[in-house]
Amino acid sequence: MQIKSVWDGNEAIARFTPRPYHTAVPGYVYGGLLASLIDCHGTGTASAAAYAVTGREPGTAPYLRYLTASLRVNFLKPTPLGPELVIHGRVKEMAGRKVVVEAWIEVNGETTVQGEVVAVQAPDHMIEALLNRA
Ligand SMILES: CCCCCCCC(=O)SCCNC(=O)CCNC(=O)[C@H](O)C(C)(C)COP(=O)(O)OP(=O)(O)OC[C@H]1O[C@@H](n2cnc3c(N)ncnc32)[C@H](O)[C@@H]1OP(=O)(O)O
Repeated sequence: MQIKSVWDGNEAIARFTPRPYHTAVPGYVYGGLLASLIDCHGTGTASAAAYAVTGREPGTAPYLRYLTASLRVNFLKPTPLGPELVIHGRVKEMAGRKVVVEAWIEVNGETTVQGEVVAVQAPDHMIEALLNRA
């Protein structure tokens, strides 16, 4: 997705403008893409929140990255293709290695997708793999 999740101290925001090849029904965004945005932004929100509670700068070592354990998505309304999507993420619960994030997608000020991500802290060997990718 290459999205950037930005933490504002309370929630995380990301922005993404779908391309014409992200279409299922003409004029509307493919649901699988919307689920991926909730997934990516949900784990990014979990990571940002984990840095925030420990008072650390996001993205600094030792890295706090999260895997998706569970992903739930509700498509409330068709999402029009064309305008920028704003993806929101907010922490619902945080305990131990687990963070539950509620996330939603807004387009033209209207929420079209709502989801929940259960994120679990990634093990060191996966973070290594991420750092060593080409
Ligand atoms: C390196 C980061 C890269 C960015 C990732 C971007 C997002 C992704 O694409 S991730 C890829 C897709 N996800 C995966 O492949 C994950 C595969 N699953 C796993 O590796 C493991 O099952 C994993 C890590 C999620 C959990 O296993 P494990 O580390 O043994 O944790 P475990 O001790 O069982 O659970 C930790 C907590 O999470 C909870 N939990 C685990 N799975 C779930 C689930 N499916 N639903 C709800 N809660 C869950 C547990 O109940 C536990 O909670 P509590 O502490 O309250 O008892």
